[in-house]
Amino acid sequence: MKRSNSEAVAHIKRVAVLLFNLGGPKNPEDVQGFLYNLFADKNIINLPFGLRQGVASLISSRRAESAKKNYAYMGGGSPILKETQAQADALEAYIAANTKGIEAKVFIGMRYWHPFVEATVKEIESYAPDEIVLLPLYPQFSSTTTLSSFQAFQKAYKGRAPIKQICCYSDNDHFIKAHADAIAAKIKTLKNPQDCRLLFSAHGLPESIIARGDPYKEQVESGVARIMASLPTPVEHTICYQSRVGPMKWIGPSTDATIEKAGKEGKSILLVPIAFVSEHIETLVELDIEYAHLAAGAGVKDYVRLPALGVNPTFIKALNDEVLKALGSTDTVIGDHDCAKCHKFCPKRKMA
Ligand SMILES: C=CC1=C(C)c2cc3[nH]c(cc4nc(cc5[nH]c(cc1n2)c(C)c5CCC(=O)O)C(CCC(=O)O)=C4C)c(C)c3C=C
Ligand SMILES: [Fe+2]
Ligand SMILES: [Fe+2]
Repeated sequence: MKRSNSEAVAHIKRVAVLLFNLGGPKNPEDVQGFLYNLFADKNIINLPFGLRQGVASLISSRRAESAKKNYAYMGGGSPILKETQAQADALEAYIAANTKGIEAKVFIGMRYWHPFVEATVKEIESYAPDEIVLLPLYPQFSSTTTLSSFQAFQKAYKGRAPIKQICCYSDNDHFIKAHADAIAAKIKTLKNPQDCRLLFSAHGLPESIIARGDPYKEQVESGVARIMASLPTPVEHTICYQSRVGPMKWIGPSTDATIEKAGKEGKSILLVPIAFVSEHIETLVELDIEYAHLAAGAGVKDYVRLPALGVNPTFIKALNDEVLKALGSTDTVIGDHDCAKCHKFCPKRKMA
């Protein structure tokens, strides 16, 4: 009996994977507008709408000149889009080569600069996917990053495709392995491995944001505990927080104080960016220029920074794991952490 084409060809599911990232200015003229968008986000500054816009105008105009000087070290703009595009390409190629039955296109949606989430949503609507997977390039969930991007998407998307939200993956086995392997390999190359102290540095948050129920710090800490447990040889470590902005009290210890302390104690430092998965101003300028200078002045024997995971193949596998988990799940929010310990911002807990 002759079979029709539709019977012979199994249905290929069209999947849109949307990678969320923060975004960054392309050139010096963009810096103030980018900063305005960041400080006008209610998840960053929790004030009523009109007041928040006023505060965002003030801070962005005051901060723009010093920020431009820092972006000038990177040619005037942020490499974050190029880095994110490389991750999108690597993930799309990995899924195409390893997964049957789906056609996945990987999109990028930035929160505070082009390509904005809102514009990418239009591209996704034209692609007409059977399902959409939201995948933040933030392994640890924070209301200031992941939740903010989820909200921007929900506001813009008017289609009907089922949505899967990956809330966090700081506990993903391949994420842990990518870090542990990179650390173990780098320690072997250090001049003074016996004096090495690992500094896991994450972007900080105001204490008030943690106090209102943000699970970010807990997820940073539990991920680091797993990485430490999977290292082949014991080594000292500290978790610290960088990139403080404004007068409020931020979570600590701060990365700069932790570097100075290591200098006083005669240590070498291997610095691991644990919450950034690409290179940008906070790694290339703050860690590689400002803190390298600080370390030299503080008497740190060697100051070595591991690159962000970027397109590390084991990290791309972690992203792929999360996409497959999302597609295979009936839950709308996917995260492999223990939600019993989570706070009110966890979207997975809200769903339960
Ligand atoms: C884990 C990721 C991040 C968290 C959490 C986060 C919170 C947060 N950030 C600011 C203020 C600024 N962040 C800036 C840059 C920046 N932040 C992240 C990531 C997280 N932020 C990235 C990846 C970048 C780099 C963007 C780029 O240009 O490539 C900046 C701009 C730079 C500067 O002027 O220092 C600001 C400002 C706050 C206030 C906050 C939580 C409340
Ligand atoms: Fe930030
Ligand atoms: Fe949770």
